[in-house]
Amino acid sequence: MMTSSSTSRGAAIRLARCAKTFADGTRALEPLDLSIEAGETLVLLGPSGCGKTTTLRIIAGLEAPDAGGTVTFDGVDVTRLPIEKRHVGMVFQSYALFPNMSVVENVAYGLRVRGIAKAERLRSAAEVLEMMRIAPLAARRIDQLSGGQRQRVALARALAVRPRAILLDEPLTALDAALREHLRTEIDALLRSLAITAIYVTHDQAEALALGDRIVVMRQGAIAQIGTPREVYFQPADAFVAGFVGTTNRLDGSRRDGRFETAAGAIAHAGADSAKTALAFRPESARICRPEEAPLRFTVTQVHFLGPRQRVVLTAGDTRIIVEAGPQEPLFVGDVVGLILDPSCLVPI
Ligand SMILES: Nc1ncnc2c1ncn2[C@@H]1O[C@H](COP(=O)(O)OP(=O)(O)OP(=O)(O)O)[C@@H](O)[C@H]1O
Repeated sequence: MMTSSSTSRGAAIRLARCAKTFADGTRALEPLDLSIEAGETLVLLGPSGCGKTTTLRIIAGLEAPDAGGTVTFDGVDVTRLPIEKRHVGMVFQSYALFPNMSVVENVAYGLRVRGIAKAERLRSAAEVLEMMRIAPLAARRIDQLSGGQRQRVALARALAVRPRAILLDEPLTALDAALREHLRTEIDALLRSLAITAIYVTHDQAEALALGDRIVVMRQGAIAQIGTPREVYFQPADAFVAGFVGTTNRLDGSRRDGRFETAAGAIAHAGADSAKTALAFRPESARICRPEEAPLRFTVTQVHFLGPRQRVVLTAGDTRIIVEAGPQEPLFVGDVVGLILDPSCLVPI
């Protein structure tokens, strides 16, 4: 959900020509332009070292961009403002909570340093604890909490100061898979109900697809693609994005007489860029059928039963692809099957 700045208390954030070269000469970011709408959840996704955290730290005011780069909040230049003047909340993978303080003291801390009176701080902190559903833990010490509870406290602390944006750097990475998925759903609901501008760093593509209004896929300090989760998933800009987001199959071939010839057979593929010699597609864009029903033929080499569906590995010559099938479909290693591809989901790469 995106809301306009007039209805959201979140800031619209804009980075213009923000590059970053560290003192040791490491070039972490190429000059980068990025606009984040008020109330939007923008996810920065990419492999380790691609510049996600550096981008987040520039937005937070923990890092200055190289000369010439600017950061604006609602059109106001904040490039030279330190973090405490930007009114942003931050949540990290390591909780960075004060272990010797209680939950409520941790959450009220940011209000205390802002000089808010005690009664008011405690009232605001209680409200945020209620929202995060951890009010019963208010008096506990941090070392008496589970990982998931600590991360809720960290979120509550970041939100208590009513920030103009919340910046989250891999907040769920330290948690186990089930808890990660649960908290991801909660964070999604929370960010949407608050309509706060949120920038969320992750290298987990499932998290990015689930949380982002838009996803920025980064590679080596530059933006590889910006788009909605559906755009990035179904129309990846290049082979890097296709490979990084979701499972992608690659079908190599050559073009002759308007047809695309592969090791598995030839298909018609109109409108494709003739210079490209491979097609990418997602497992769910293909359907297994009887061999006589489709021009592409493969041999089943592995079948994984996953409960609601089967993951099936198919080969033809050197081509190896992964597709999905219903749980009841009788598929056995060694079977020869046909494959029907949804033409609208084929991406030339
Ligand atoms: N203070 C620093 N001095 C020198 N190089 C740095 C510094 N901080 C980060 N870098 C380098 O800048 C590049 C980008 O780092 P950054 O932390 O932004 O990547 P990232 O995408 O967040 O990675 P990860 O997912 O591993 O956290 C990396 O090559 C990193 O080693």
